Amino acid sequence: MREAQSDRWHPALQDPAGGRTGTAGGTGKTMVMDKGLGPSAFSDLLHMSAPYIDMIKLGFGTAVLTPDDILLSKIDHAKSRGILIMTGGTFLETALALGLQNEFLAQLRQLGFNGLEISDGSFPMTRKKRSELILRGQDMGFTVITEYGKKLGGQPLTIGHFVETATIDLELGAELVIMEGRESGSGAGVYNEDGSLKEQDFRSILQSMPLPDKVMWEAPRKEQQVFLLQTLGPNVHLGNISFQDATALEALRRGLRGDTACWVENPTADMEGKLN
Ligand SMILES: O=C(O)[C@H](CS(=O)(=O)O)OP(=O)(O)O
Repeated sequence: MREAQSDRWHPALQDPAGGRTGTAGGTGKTMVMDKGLGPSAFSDLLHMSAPYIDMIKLGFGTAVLTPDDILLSKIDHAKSRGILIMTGGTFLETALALGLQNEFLAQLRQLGFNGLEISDGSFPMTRKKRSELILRGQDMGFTVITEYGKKLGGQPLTIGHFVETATIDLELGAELVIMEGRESGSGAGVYNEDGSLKEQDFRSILQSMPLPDKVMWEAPRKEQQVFLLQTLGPNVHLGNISFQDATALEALRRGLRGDTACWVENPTADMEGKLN
């Protein structure tokens, strides 16, 4: 359950739709992407928005370009607020391509990262390797998050393959499976080049996925966040949220913005409209 920000506010004003701070709510995870924030900006982000952030991804390989003292302080600060912090999946893929898997994982542990993202968006990975990494990551103490989807080339989404991959990942202990959406929110996963949703693919995933609550949708654009919230409810897991939008997204989740304010009177109105 999310922290109440202040007892000056009546609970119904903090969450007028009743889906976030009420007893049934608060499970939807938010993953924010940090592409190289300076220490003050990172500290500001957590000072302001930590209650609304579950995970921080230090995008792609930016961690290695961050001065050690700043990196260590980001990791410590995130963990002190109960936030999972991990590098971008591309960084792991690069390490694998260089034959540096052991060194990479050991370095993440030594630095104190508590999350590990396993993806194959840029380089192919066998099922065997993916499974081995999921188990190895957990053995090393990481919370493992996997990702599905290719980054370049506009490859069509194969629903059956996604469902099979996600199901095995989760059985092996992955906490969540992220649906690729890129930082741009276009030309990957369930998004067309213009950022609009491939609704048929999206519906097929919902119909075929045994554990849809274990999917995190990368949704950097506001229209994508609104669609997913209206369709799947305030507690859908959303990723690749820009650091500027962490609090704004929480307002959307709670029905404190025009796009979702309708939930206050009828929480399921738009859900039904979108899916039928
Ligand atoms: O951070 C990464 O490695 C990338 C970011 S993007 O897709 O290149 O914008 O995402 P990931 O989802 O972690 O593979």
